[in-house]
Amino acid sequence: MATDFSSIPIIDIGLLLAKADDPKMAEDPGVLEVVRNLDKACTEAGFFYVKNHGISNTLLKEVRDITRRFFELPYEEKTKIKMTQATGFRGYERIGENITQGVPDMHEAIDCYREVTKGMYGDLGKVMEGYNHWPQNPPKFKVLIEEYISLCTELARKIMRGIALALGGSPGEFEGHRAGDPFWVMRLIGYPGVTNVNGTDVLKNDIGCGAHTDYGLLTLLNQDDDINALQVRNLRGEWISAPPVPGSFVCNIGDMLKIYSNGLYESTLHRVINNSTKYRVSVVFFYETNFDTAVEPLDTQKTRINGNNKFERAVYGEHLVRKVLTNFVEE
Ligand SMILES: N=C(N)NCCCC[C@H](N)C(=O)O
Ligand SMILES: O=C(O)CCC(=O)C(=O)O
Ligand SMILES: [Fe+2]
Repeated sequence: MATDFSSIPIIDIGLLLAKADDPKMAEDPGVLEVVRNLDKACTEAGFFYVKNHGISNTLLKEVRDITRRFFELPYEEKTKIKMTQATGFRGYERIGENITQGVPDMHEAIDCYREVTKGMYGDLGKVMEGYNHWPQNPPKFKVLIEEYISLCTELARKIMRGIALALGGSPGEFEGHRAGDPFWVMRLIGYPGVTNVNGTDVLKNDIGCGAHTDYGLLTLLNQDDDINALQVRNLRGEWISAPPVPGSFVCNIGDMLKIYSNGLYESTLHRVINNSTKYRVSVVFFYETNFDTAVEPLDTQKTRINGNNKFERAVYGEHLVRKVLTNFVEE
């Protein structure tokens, strides 16, 4: 359960990554130290930074820069890869097209999802059928982002092995039928800055992204180095800043991990407000379960509260489809 945390911890995960595929990882003191830190952060805040994660700061920056260069293009160029129902909700969405709690968000984005081929998940998957649409401009966009997606997938898988231990399970708890074929989501997002009209700041971009929780297991957020815009809500209802920590990822728990942990870990509410005059970019990778897996509390977490399930089971794909179908304004 989230607490009255007032800041978000930074966790060095180097020792976990070094042994993450070692069959004896659960006996390694370095791994166990990281696991304790993960457990504490997930229990107290549902949010943490990771450092020593093995993805270079140069690549993190390259990914943000190419995203920024795309958003700088004229609107007509950007809508060449327009997101529609027919593209399985993949592609470019303009500022104000995404809505959160009924209010248009002041961001533009390219949304990408693991490819879903025709009939792959039957009727459940129909809405998400499609492949990703990459811009021709800037050049090398697809190659760079696909490389990044594969590194993020591997990193998230390893952090989840640590979290599996934190929940009293075996390291592979989130592999196989649970998340062995992780449905990933990637959002490349741009938040316009405050514009200055006749010496007065105009808060055009009041809410960059309204308060929400993420949908799956674990989110890896790569945000601009110089703008403080992400806020996380604690139990007391205060909004706590998650300022940039250069070279790190901000990680947070999604709705499916809340269920697996039987509520021990919270999928914490967060929002984005860009009060700076600069345009802000964030690139967000969501590591999720298998699309069609039924999610329910792990046995180790059921016994924690006398064998009872605190939460209903959910099918991740149904949860995602429900969100996607209500996330966008009607054209
Ligand atoms: N795939 C994820 N998690 N996307 C997060 C987007 C949050 C905003 C969305 N309109 C909402 O209300 O959920
Ligand atoms: O841009 C950010 O800092 C956060 C974005 C976010 O929360 C999301 O896309 O789910
Ligand atoms: Fe989010």
